[in-house]
Amino acid sequence: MKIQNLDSFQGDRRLPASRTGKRLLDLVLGHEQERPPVWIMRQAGRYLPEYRALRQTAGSFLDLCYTPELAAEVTLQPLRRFPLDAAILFSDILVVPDAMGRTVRFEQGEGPRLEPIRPEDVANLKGEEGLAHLAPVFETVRLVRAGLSPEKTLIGFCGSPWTVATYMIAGRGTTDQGPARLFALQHPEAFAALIDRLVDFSIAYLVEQFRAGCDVVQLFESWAMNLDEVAFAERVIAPNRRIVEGVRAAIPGAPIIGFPRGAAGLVARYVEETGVDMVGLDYGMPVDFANTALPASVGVQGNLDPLRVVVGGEQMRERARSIIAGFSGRRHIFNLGHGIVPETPIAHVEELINLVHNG
Ligand SMILES: Cc1c2[nH]c(c1CCC(=O)O)Cc1[nH]c(c(CCC(=O)O)c1C)Cc1[nH]c(c(CCC(=O)O)c1C)Cc1[nH]c(c(C)c1CCC(=O)O)C2
Repeated sequence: MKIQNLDSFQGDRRLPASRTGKRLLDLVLGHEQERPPVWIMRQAGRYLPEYRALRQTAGSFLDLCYTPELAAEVTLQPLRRFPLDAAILFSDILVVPDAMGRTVRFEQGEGPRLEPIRPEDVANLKGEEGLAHLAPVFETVRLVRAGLSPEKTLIGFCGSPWTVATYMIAGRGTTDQGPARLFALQHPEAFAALIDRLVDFSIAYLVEQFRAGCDVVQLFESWAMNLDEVAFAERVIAPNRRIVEGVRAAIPGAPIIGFPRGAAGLVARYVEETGVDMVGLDYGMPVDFANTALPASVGVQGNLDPLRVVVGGEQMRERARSIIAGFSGRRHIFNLGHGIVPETPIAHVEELINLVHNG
């Protein structure tokens, strides 16, 4: 299969690949830009009336994810409204456990519900043969690529193994990831096997996303907090590093953004030991701390509090400007520090993106 868009990527990270003309991708590859590229975490979704309208007609949330024409349309919706530099594939991190044979449902207004995995279930998870279930996702990538202007970057993604495991083990989102933290300590062998399965599946999944036409992928480690440093090294750093290495073994120099939400004082170790090209920062990460902890060569993405965009006005503009000024000495993709929320007024998003473009 032909690998699209990757002709100019180089395995040697010390030499930036030649420019591609895509502002966000070029920044990830090491080429400075005159303004930060911008996208909005969870930019396709319920704050957009056109998403809510389409969602009504599409059946379940997973049906929407697995219907390429509709998923491609939803991916492109935010780019029709706003001058964003990137589209992010419309899908979900929980399509992976679905493809591995677990039961996954999304209850309206309640979030995801899975059948909690038991230690004895791990051996029955589907491996790469489960990837066929995600063929509609790769078709979505091809459709989006075809409908996207050449200067826009297409971002693919997966959930990082620990984060996906927290949902598989608890069967839902949790505030402190208690069930998964207990499982890891009480059933270390089954837990290690679960992480291994997720690492292998995620590598194959991301490689296929690149082959279908994604330019960059993001690893969502949304639950990197609440771990001691030993658990963080084992459950966050090691699996993310294996994914980075595994994807780059298939696609030399593949551009990867890591988002270890809540990594706090461990963020520099995360970047150094995983080998990601850029790191997403949550809104709790102080700009000055990041600048001190991370070498100037490390690019960052973030990190406005999404609720500042709900309220808008001067407090939003002031904070956005200070983030942009604070990260002006390094590569910076402007983004929120977590996902945009459904209550966000469209006009505030417009104003925010305009500010990133024009100061
Ligand atoms: C933890 C996580 C999930 N999914 C995701 C994460 C990591 C990012 C983060 O930390 O927020 C990632 C995700 N989920 C979705 C995308 C699509 C692309 C985009 O960012 O626009 C992406 C990148 C669509 C979605 N995923 C979901 C929706 C809403 C479903 C609906 O329309 O009914 C969307 C648009 C559902 C979902 N999916 C998940 C939860 C907890 C929920 C329910 C809460 C919520 O609604 O935000 C799991």
